[in-house]
Amino acid sequence: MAKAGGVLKDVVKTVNECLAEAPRFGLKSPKMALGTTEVLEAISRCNSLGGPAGRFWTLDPVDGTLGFVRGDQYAIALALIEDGEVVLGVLGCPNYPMRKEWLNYHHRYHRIISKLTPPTSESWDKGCVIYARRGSGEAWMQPLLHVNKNLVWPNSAKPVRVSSIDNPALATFCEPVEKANSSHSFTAGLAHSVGLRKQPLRVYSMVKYAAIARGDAEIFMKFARAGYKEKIWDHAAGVVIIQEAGGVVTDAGGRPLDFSKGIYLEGLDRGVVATAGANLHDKIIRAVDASWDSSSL
Ligand SMILES: Nc1ncnc2c1ncn2[C@@H]1O[C@H](COP(=O)(O)O)[C@@H](OP(=O)(O)O)[C@H]1O
Ligand SMILES: [Mg+2]
Repeated sequence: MAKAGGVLKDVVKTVNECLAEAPRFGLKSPKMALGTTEVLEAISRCNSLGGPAGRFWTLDPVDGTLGFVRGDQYAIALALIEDGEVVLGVLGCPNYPMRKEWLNYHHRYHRIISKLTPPTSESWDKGCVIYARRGSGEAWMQPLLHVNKNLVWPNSAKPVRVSSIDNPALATFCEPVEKANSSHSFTAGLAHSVGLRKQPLRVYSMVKYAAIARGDAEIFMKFARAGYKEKIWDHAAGVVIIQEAGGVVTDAGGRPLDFSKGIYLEGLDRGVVATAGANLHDKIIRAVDASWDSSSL
């Protein structure tokens, strides 16, 4: 209980700090700081069930829970949905540094190394945040902010783009670490038939979407077991970020993910396929069709 009280105090403090910053972004902040009850009331008003009309936020506060508890990759995913379309996506990736190399190793490994050789660069071991607005044709990345540092956009932000690799032999695909969440054997078969030669990059959470948007990998595939229903908050932010960074995201039937049907991605055809470009995407979709009937999914 004492711990929960501490968290609540921190939440109220953070909410008020953010509200105080509002005028810098052309918004009004309240005359007085909000009290605990007001913050709790505001949180309990967050009860949208989604759907085709209106405007709501969808938040996954800790996506990739297993990655989080294992000290590995996880993400904080926030998206704004308007009339069933994702219009804004933000992915906070606290264990995914600005530079690519570190994605390939277990995060704890970097923790150990950083103790042996203290980081010299500002961005070492800090994580990043990636965001995009629908229709802007741009996705941005910056280091996670440190305490007492104000965001002065775009000072520390840089645009990100998907990879230009469209040759399967040179492409890397990522997928969930947990084979309970996506069939590793089915994707291995797809990889073989498409001519992907590299080992899959297995990463927890929506950091996989961030990796595609940043150009650190070319393909993300997820094929959950039959009957599992994907939730909108596990995909919304990642989808808009990849699309604005120049990539393609659809279900395995080549159709866009439908965020207008409530909290689930209703009607999702078999799985999710995100790629850096159309060529890789076509190849994967065709390979799924060719091998689906003989799969046990
Ligand atoms: N049986 C299942 N099949 C597919 N996805 C699942 C699943 N059980 C949970 N998930 C989803 O997979 C997400 C983790 O993705 P990944 O495996 O890529 O790290 C989980 O997010 P949370 O960790 O936020 O619950 C959860 O939403
Ligand atoms: Mg999640």
